[in-house]
Amino acid sequence: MNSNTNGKADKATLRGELLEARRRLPEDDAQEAAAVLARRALELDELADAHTVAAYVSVGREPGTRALLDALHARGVRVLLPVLLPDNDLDWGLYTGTERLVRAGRGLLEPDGARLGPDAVLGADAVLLPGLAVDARGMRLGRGGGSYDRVLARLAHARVQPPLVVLLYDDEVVARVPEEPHDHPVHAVVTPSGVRRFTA
Ligand SMILES: Nc1nc2c(c(=O)[nH]1)N(C=O)[C@@H](CNc1ccc(C(=O)N[C@@H](CCC(=O)O)C(=O)O)cc1)CN2
Ligand SMILES: Nc1ncnc2c1ncn2[C@@H]1O[C@H](COP(=O)(O)OP(=O)(O)OP(=O)(O)O)[C@@H](O)[C@H]1O
Repeated sequence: MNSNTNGKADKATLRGELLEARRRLPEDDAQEAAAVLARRALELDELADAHTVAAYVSVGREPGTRALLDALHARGVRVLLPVLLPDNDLDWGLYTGTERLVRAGRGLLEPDGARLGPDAVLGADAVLLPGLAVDARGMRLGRGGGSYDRVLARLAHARVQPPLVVLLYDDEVVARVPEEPHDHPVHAVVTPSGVRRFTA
């Protein structure tokens, strides 16, 4: 079976390798990367005029978003955070400060306030998505829950096209990720060494 017909199994293998590499990353390196990522993300043209940004709270060794969330919130941006639903779809709540985040399942941190409904993401002027890798075409590998696949399908269905931006470590930008028919490309990736944009 070639890589085009076995996307699902190939994704699982690559995910395992990428998560293992993140687990090996020293805390200091992760903190340094998070500071640089926040600075680079805040300089993005895609975020410059955004009133509403959909983001997420990084956990474990994910490229850190906490400083970025605080900076966006301080700028007056309306920051939406995902709330994982039992079927792996995402609801949304507002980020109003780190003290209003509560522990949820799977090691996640979620906002404690009102739920805005899964369609709230349609109001985002930019979407920051978690990922484990992107490739040279902007195809993204996620954790495999399909949560963000559904978000991207929802955006496409509503014909809204906010910039889609992934934050990664440098070596997570790879030549090619396995793909399946439901996958949608993202527009840009931010890593500690720079920003890369993809053209369809
Ligand atoms: N920070 C963050 N929030 C997010 C996501 C994400 O990838 N990162 N999601 C993206 O879709 C959604 C949640 N989906 C998730 C799917 C799987 C696991 C997971 O496998 N967790 C591990 C433990 C965490 C770890 O240490 O890596 C587990 O349950 O074993 C977590 C979240 C919404 N919020
Ligand atoms: N629009 C959709 N609605 C419901 N399920 C979907 C949708 N798109 C994909 N899925 C399902 O989600 C599962 C995970 O897909 P995939 O492995 O591509 O996740 P991912 O993109 O790596 O992760 P994520 O989207 O959580 O970041 C697959 O079983 C897929 O069939």
